[in-house]
Amino acid sequence: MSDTRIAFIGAGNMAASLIGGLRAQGLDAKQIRASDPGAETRSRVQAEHGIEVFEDNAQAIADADVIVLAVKPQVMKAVCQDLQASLRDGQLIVSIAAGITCASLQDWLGARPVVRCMPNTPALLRQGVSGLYATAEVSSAQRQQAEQLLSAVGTALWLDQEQQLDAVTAVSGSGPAYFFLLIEAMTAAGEKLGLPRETASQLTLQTALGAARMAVASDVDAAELRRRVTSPAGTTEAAIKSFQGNAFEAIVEQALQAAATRSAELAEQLGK
Ligand SMILES: NC(=O)C1=CN([C@@H]2O[C@H](COP(=O)(O)OP(=O)(O)OC[C@H]3O[C@@H](n4cnc5c(N)ncnc54)[C@H](OP(=O)(O)O)[C@@H]3O)[C@@H](O)[C@H]2O)C=CC1
Ligand SMILES: O=C(O)[C@@H]1CCC=N1
Repeated sequence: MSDTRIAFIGAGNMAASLIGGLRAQGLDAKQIRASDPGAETRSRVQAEHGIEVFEDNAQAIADADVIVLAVKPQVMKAVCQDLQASLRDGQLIVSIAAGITCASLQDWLGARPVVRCMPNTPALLRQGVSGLYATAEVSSAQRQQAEQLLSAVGTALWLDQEQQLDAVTAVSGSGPAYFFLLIEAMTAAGEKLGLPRETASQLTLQTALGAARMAVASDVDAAELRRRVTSPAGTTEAAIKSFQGNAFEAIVEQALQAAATRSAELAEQLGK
């Protein structure tokens, strides 16, 4: 990453998380450029991260070694078709879009090296996790560039099969939203049980953080950690029985299946 120049096409939520993480990791503002049609988005990202943000995508990618496609899947085809004429040989394309296949990207951009990946928003705090898949055209140096880009903002895991990205999207791409939903629900329930909202919120957030840190640091699995909280005939057991009586595991499985199915559907609907 020391002298790699990176251009982000689209400077929305996920691009801003990645740019913030890269800047926090020490990447010089001059190494990062972005483009976005929104004047407000351009000023905000420029002010927050000190990078140049252009209206014109072609301007952003001039001189870039790595081009990160960070637009919504629905506009990806048009964005790629516009960009194609401005690309130079040797530039690596990294797409973060859910459900847009490498075959579609290569159809729209030509047979260029493409890394398709699925990051998540905790990248902003350099606590992200990404799955990555490389096409045959990607050189080992470019593989390293993509890995360095994503590992600058968290953990980067290579996949053998592109299709596995549907599952990665379901687990970790969308995953932060599931935890936020649980945080919202626990905070609301704490309030209903008589706590001031701020107290319920602090208790929930610190519990989420503490539990995640314990699970990461522990040499036993989550089931064992749960068992250690759950006293026989105690309060946790009462809560877990209630969760499982309402088919908690099935609810989670169905939700992740819905996300993976949607990822595959996007590939069908928006692909070449
Ligand atoms: N958010 C997340 O947690 C994650 C998102 N992703 C993927 O990242 C991608 C971006 O998502 P997200 O950041 O949430 O979306 P956002 O809508 O926040 O960001 C996309 C940005 O692209 C801009 N844009 C639209 N058209 C163009 C164009 N022609 N050229 C350049 N920029 C353009 C949009 O502007 P405007 O709003 O004005 O249209 C917007 O600012 C998606 O493909 C998504 O699947 C992947 C992992 C996690
Ligand atoms: O909801 C979405 O489609 C994107 C992809 C993963 C997270 N956000």
